[in-house]
Amino acid sequence: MALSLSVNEHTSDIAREALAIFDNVATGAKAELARFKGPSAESLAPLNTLTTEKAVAKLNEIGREILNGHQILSREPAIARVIAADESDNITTFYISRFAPSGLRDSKVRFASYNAPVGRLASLRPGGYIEVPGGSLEVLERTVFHAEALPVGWDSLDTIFEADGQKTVTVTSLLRLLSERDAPADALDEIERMLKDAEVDDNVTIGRKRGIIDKMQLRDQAVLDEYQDAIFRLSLDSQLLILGPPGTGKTTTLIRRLGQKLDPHGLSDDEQSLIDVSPSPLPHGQSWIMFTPTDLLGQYLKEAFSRNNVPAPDLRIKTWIGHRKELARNHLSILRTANGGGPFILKDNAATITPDAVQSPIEWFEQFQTKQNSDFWSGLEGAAAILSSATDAEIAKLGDRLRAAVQSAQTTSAASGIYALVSLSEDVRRVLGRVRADVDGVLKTALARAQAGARTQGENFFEQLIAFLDTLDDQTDQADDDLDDEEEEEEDRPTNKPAAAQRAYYAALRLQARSKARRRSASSRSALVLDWIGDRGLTDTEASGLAERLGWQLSLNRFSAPVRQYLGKVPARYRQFRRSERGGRWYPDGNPGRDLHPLEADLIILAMLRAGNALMADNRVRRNIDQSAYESLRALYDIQRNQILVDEAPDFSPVQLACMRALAIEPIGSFFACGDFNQRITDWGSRSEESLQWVEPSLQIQRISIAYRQSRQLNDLAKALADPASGNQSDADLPEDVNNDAVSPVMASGLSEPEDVALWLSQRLSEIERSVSPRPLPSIAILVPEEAAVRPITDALNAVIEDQNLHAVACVDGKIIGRDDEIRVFDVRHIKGLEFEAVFFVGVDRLAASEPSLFERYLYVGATRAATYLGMCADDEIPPSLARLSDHFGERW
Ligand SMILES: Nc1ncnc2c1ncn2[C@@H]1O[C@H](COP(=O)(O)OP(=O)(O)OP(=O)(O)O)[C@@H](O)[C@H]1O
Repeated sequence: MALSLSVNEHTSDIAREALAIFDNVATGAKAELARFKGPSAESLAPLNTLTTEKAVAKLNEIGREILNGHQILSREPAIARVIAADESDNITTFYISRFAPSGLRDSKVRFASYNAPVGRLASLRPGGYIEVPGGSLEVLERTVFHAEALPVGWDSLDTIFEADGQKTVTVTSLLRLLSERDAPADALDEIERMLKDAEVDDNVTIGRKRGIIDKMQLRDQAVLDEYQDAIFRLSLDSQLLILGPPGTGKTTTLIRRLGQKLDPHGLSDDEQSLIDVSPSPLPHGQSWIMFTPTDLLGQYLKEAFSRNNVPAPDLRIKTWIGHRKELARNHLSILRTANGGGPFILKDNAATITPDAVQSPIEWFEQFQTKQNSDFWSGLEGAAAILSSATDAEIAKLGDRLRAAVQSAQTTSAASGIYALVSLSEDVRRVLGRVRADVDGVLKTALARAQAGARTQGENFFEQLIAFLDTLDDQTDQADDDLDDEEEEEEDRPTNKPAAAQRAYYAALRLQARSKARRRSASSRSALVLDWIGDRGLTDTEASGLAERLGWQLSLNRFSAPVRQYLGKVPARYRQFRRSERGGRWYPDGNPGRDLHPLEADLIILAMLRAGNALMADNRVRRNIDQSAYESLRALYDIQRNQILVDEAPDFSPVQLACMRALAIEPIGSFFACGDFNQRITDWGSRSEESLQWVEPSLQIQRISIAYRQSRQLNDLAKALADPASGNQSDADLPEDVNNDAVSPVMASGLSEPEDVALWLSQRLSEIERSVSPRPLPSIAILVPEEAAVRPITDALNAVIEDQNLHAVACVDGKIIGRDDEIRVFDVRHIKGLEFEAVFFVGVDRLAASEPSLFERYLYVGATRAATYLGMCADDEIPPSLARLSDHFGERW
């Protein structure tokens, strides 16, 4: 299309200026890199050690940041050029880069980092404006670059030029534009001139071009649109949820935000002060976690992270499955370990909960939370009452003080109750020491007596006990759900046999002493040991004397470490809750033993994190946090982070999201989630905005709706698939100025054998190859309805496409990424969040049969992974939910 001479000349002027500036900036950055040694830690010598550690970490971070920044600039000197006018019509030309260039002098232009507030100019179209100190700046003209260093010099590919009142123009190559322009006209004969003109027209097109996806990684967007831009810049301490249809750049915005919030140039003074007071032991650059539903998505995003100067992202991109286990096992003592750990064994398929628990996690959690909280305080009240009425005067007096503290918690807050109890806990431990010594004396005497008695018969009681304990296999322990966890001593489980035997003997005698007061299960381990001990235990007098002391000891135990009891005993209180609700709404009838379903682990983790955060919210607790009494609370800082980000949020249950929210360290509380309810593909996932408001009442919901991924034809199909009948409408709009027209999706049925599917696929692949020629085949995914189909389809396809010199790779368990020139075959369950130029969905009817409740969502997610080419085929008949949309489909390309 012929362009007006003036536009062409103006773009040439910009091209000349821009390529010269690229060269300047890159040369400057390279010089800085050669010179750069990093800030010196020696200058910090006079500071005390603790501050120094953080300060050195911060300096290292800044050093690394600067270093990376210069590396980025040497590869990509600028991302946009903006001409802006202030209120007095003074015009400034800005060159905006991903990182602020330093030490450059150019009187005609100003340099800025995109992450800085003025960088926002790059996201605005002509006519848009930003507020700056002392007024505002209005964008008159904008050029967006994709800089590339070629052997002959700098170029920018697919440069987009926009000016007020003019059509958007895309220039394929600025370098070519200049060489064409700069050729002396009289040196060309007429035919050459015509060829040149045609080339110019080829190089410069009206509107924006749709790119082609040729790699399996999130495409880089140096400059976001104004809506995305406004969202990613929102203050670090916000709690945000971005909702938007597929391909609207939610993940892109999330990554950009992280890049900005880790860049010291991008942070405001307020944000920096929050970071400075953050209790996170990690430097800010490492103090973040991003949750994704699959490992594959994490891999897919890696390159986009490093382009945004976010280093080592794979260490911090986590799935909840992996992170949950780490928290439950290594940090919160919910799960068993070789050294004891918590009471539970996590099993993916544990049959311990009802479908109702999966469907209504919020109610389930709330009920548990209320119960465990009231159990905790009523347990303390009961214990204080026992102590108050003790015959021992010192204990009774202490009991009265404890009782008052417990009662005060009811009228104020849990945190102030715990604080009051902590201040009494030293007295408690002293008295407890005395009582425990008395108790141990009685137990030791009994053991010595039993041993001596056996000796007189020529036997060794203790050895016999050890041998007997060996006969009690793990089963006894596993089925020991009636064991009163509250009574377990606070010590570690012994690992050697004699110590374990002594512990078992003492536990049995305690049971003997207390069995008059409380009924016990005959099947508990201690009961079995007690049966075996027979008359080699306590005398009746000893037993009744011990019963009272044991009562005091147990009660004092509850007060000896209030914080640990409050936080660390949540798993035990969960067990009690589960026991009391057996056969009810949440739990099937029957003894679950120690098995724990993953969603139960979420419940416990959330209760623990929320309890910890509630304590931490109290000023007095925070001021005294270094006291040993708060050790288990301080441990929370090791698992919390300055920033928590969540991609594909609706795939996580509200309880899981609430756990993630609770991992965002205060006072920052930075939580940034994104997703699309229509794309939820888990049974337990979050279904509504209300459930996310429950996760965080001050959650701000932001919406974006410009769908960048898909062609018009595929966007129309996606809208129809979003199923307006269910109220889940998709409100995606296509970007302006872009030629979004492409080809209709294709559909075929009756392809039941892998060989038939392979033949059909190979024909479609040839069509794609022809239409993108001379470019190589773009990125292509083949989605199958189950893992077992991955290899057969891959093998059948390879047998056919070998002749086309193409190759397919089986991405088993969604783990293999493959090479860029390979066609990837995945189970549809693994492709959340990815995008490809072409997607084939094989065996759609088989998926409809195997996943009736989630089929339409898989269809929606699968179909919206394709940017341009989408093919669907069925073994037999196209399922009705898809067949109703047959108008959208063709047969071939
Ligand atoms: N402002 C933009 N201009 C042009 N392209 C963009 C823009 N923002 C995002 N994109 C492109 O749109 C595509 C989709 O982006 P992204 O994966 O972030 O979307 P999403 O909303 O997370 O999608 P989904 O919900 O399907 O996972 C990517 O190729 C990305 O590069």
